Amino acid sequence: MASILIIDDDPDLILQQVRAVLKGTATDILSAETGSEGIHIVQEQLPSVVLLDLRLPDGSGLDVYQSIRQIDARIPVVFITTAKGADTAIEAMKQGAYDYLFKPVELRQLERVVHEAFEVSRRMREPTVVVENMPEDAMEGAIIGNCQAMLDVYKAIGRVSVQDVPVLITGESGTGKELVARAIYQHGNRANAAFLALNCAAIPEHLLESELFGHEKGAFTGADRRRIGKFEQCNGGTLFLDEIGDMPLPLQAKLLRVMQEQTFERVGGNESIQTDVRLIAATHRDLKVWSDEGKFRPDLYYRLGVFSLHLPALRDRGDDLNMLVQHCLRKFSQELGRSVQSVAPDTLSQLKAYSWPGNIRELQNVLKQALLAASGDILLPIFLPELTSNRMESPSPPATALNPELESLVEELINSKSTDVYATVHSHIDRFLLKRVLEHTGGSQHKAAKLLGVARQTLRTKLKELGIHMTIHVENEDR
Ligand SMILES: Nc1ncnc2c1ncn2[C@@H]1O[C@H](COP(=O)(O)OP(=O)(O)OP(=O)(O)O)[C@@H](O)[C@H]1O
Repeated sequence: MASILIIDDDPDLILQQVRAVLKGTATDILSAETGSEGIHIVQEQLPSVVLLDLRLPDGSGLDVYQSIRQIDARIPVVFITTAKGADTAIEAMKQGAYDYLFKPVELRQLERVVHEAFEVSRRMREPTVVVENMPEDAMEGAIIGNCQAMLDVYKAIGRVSVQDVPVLITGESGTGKELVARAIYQHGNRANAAFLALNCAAIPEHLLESELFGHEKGAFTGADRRRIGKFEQCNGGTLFLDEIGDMPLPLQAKLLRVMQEQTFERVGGNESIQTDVRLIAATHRDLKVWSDEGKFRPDLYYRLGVFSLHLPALRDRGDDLNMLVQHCLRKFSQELGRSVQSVAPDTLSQLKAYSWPGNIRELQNVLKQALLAASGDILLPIFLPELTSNRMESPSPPATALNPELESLVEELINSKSTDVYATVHSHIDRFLLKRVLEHTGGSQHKAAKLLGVARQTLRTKLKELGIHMTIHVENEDR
């Protein structure tokens, strides 16, 4: 079971907040009031995430952090500190800590950081397992499939994981690129160090630079303290850059330099920082075409593509579809408390006839919807949602992802008997919408507010509420 450890000499308030944030999830909440007690619990129970107060009665949180790293460098550690302790928390991030929060901890910030940290922890720990024949149980992290193209993928994973070279994973959206990136990480020489992921398409250019390389205090208006980027934080580990094809050209140049020289400067800084990060990149785009069209640097393409691995579309995987359907049904039946045991032949024929533009992610969504509609223990065709070809025409992954995602979120909340469905769903939509609009306006809050038809102050408040942490940079761009 996932677990979180809070190390704080006065844990009552933060414990209460963490309980609120994790309500309805199956998570063990542990606490320790001293550093040594905390280290002991880490040793015994290896929690998924640690929240660590910087000031502890028996020493500094930074020392405790170092001990945690020695036990397991993969545990995401979030520091909790006063504004005065910010410099130390930033120092800890240079050494690989996951994030920091200021006291008094704001609930929404805590929610965002804790959920992200659990996701980071899951990616590193949940083992990816290649499954060529149908397993008995619904395994998490299973890579299902035994068509020839997938057998070639498994061979490639085996060959490349221990070589410590960059890897480029290509394939349509939802074909399992992240799953394969995790498999490469877990079977590689850096499996005991961090694995961090960043989606280059989800973040506007100026924010992306800071996310990757960090920035110095005063680098721009609003940059009131130094920020440590992923390349520095992930030193010694593996960085997964998803949707690399969407990285803006100026940043591609900076990325190429890190790959060639393993050095970079934080935004607004002169200090040359050395880093040793293994890069795994993924894209659903054809980078060869993009580099011919001048949208992607050919030199970066060649550098990244030294070892590339292509994931076939689901429609090209033949009978793997049957196995995937069985696997998903078992998994979701358990999760959703359904008793569907088998699939009617007509249902399978309909699933086979469909072209699956959203690949395995789409298959998962369709089967979840079908299970929710199902009664009895056979999945009949009438339970399937409409499988129409216009699903194929959806242009960008985030837009197609929203509807099924939203539907399953609502279903999950209803099933978990949540008491704040309205607020949760609305903040989910707001987060998607604001990020998307800001991306469109290049980070300008002024233009975004205009487009959204809301006052700028309303937008600022909303961004703050949602803990969209790029706010500071966004404001800067907006002047
Ligand atoms: N071969 C497989 N067997 C079982 N599950 C799979 C397989 N491939 C992908 N999945 C599941 O499908 C979902 C989508 O996979 P993943 O996020 O890795 O795709 P992706 O190619 O990175 O998508 P995107 O390009 O949209 O980011 C995940 O839940 C993943 O676990």
